Amino acid sequence: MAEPLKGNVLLVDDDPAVAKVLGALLAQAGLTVHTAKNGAEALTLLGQKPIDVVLSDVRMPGMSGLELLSEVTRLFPEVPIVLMTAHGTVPMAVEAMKAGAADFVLKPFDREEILFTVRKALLRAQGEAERPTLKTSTFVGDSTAMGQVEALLTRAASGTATVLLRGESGTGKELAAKALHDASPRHAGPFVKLHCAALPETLLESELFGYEKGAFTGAATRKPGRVELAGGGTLFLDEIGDITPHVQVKLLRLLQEREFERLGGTQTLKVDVRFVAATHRPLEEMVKKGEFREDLFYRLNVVPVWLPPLRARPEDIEPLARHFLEVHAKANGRQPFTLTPDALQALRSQPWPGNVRQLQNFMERLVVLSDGPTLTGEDVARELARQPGLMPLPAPSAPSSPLAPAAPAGATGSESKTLDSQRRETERQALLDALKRAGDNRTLAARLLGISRRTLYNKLEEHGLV
Ligand SMILES: Nc1ncnc2c1ncn2[C@@H]1O[C@H](COP(=O)(O)OP(=O)(O)OP(=O)(O)O)[C@@H](O)[C@H]1O
Repeated sequence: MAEPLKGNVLLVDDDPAVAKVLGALLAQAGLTVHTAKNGAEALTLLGQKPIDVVLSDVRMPGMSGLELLSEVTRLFPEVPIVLMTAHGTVPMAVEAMKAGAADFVLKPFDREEILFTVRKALLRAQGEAERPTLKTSTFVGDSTAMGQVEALLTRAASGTATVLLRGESGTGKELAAKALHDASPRHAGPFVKLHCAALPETLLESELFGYEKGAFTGAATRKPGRVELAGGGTLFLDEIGDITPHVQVKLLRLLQEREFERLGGTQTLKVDVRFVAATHRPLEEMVKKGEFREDLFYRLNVVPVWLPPLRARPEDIEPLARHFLEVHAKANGRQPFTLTPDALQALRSQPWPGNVRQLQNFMERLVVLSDGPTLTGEDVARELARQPGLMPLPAPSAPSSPLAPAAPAGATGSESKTLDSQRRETERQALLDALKRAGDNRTLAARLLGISRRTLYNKLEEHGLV
C-alpha cells in the first residue's frame, strides 16, 4: 500500500458534512487538515498557515472555487489547488485546469482517487512528481539481455499501456512489475497484486471485482475488489494464463471499457488503473488451441516484455550470487562471505531450472549451512548434491532477447535441440527422483529441489507428470 501522506492541506467547502467526511479521510491518510467555509476564509488561512495544497469545492456562496483559484495562483503561486466538482460541471473543471488548477476530482468522491490526486499535487509541489528511470538497484545483473529488459520497462513506465511480462518461474516477473510501477508517474499510488492461479474461479472473481453485501452466502459486508484497491496505481495480475474462460470474458470488458460491477452490484464503476500481467504459459499456443481468448491476448500483449531464464544469461550468475550472499549474510547476522573461483565456476555451470529464485534459495542455504567466511567449490558441490534439480549442464534454450521468443544466438537448430532435450530429460529425472525421495510429498519435493511449490507444479505439468 501507499506510504502515509505528509503535509498541510486546506479544505475549502461550505458544506460542513462534506468537510467533516473529507477532513477525516485526509487526516487518516496522515495529513494535517485546515478547513475554511469560503474563499475569503481560505485566503486568510493561506496567509497564516504553512499550507502545502488546497482542496476546494467549485460551487460556494460568495467567492467561487474558480475565483479562489485565480486569487491563489496570484498570491500564493507555489501552492497547488485541486478543485472538486460535480459530474455536470466537467467543462468548467477543464477551464479550471487551463487557469492553473493542479487537478480536479469529480463528485461523488472515490476515496482512493481523492488521496491519489492530493498525493500527486503534494509531490509536484515538492518537486519530485516523476521518476523517469528504473532504480538501478532493482535488478542485479549486467547481461545485455537484462539491460534490454530494463530499457523496455523504463520506456513503458511513463505511459499507461498494458504490459505483459513473460518468462519462466523465478525469472523476476514480479520484480519487473514492481519496478515498472515504481518508475511510473503512478508510483505514489498503490501497487496491488493478484495471483490468478492460486484461487478457484468464484473466489478469483470476488477478489478481482469485490462484492456487495448479500451477493452470496457469507457476504456480510460490501468488499472492494483488487481493481478498486488499485485505483490511481497499478494492478499486477500474476499467472494470467491460468484464468477460466468466464473470468477471461469479464477481464476483457474491464480492459476494453475500463469499467465493471461488483458481484451482486448494479452500479457500474469506472477504473483508473494501469494493468500489468504475467505468465509463464505459452499464450500464443493456448490461443491456437482455443484455451485463451485471442481478443484478451491482444488487449494484454500491448507491451510484451520477456524475462530471459538464468541459463540464457550466465554472466548474471556471479553478481546475483554475490548479491544474495550479502543479503542473506546480513539477514542471518553472519560476517561477509567470499566465493573462490572454483565455487563461482560450479555455480555458473548449473542450469538453474528455478531461475533466480532457486539461486537465491541456494545462496541462502550456503550462508546458513557453511562455516564461512570463504565458500569453496567443495562447499558448493556439497550443497549441489542435496539438490537433485541441479547438474553441470549449461544449456541455453529460451529467448535471450526480451523482445521476442527466438532461438538462442549462436546455436544451430540441431545443437540446441540436443542440448535442450538433454536438459529436459535431466530435469524430468530430477523431478521424479525428488518425488520419490519425498515419498510423493510435493512440498518436500519442492524443498529438496530448492524451488517453490508453484514452480514444482509448473514443471510437473510441463513434463506431463501430474
Ligand atoms: N535480476 C534480479 N536481481 C535481484 N533479484 C532478483 C532478480 N530477478 C529475480 N530476483 C529475485 O528472485 C525472486 C523471484 O523473482 P520473482 O518473484 O519476481 O519471479 P517471477 O518470475 O515473478 O516468478 P513466478 O512466475 O514463480 O511468480 C524474488 O525474490 C526476486 O526478488
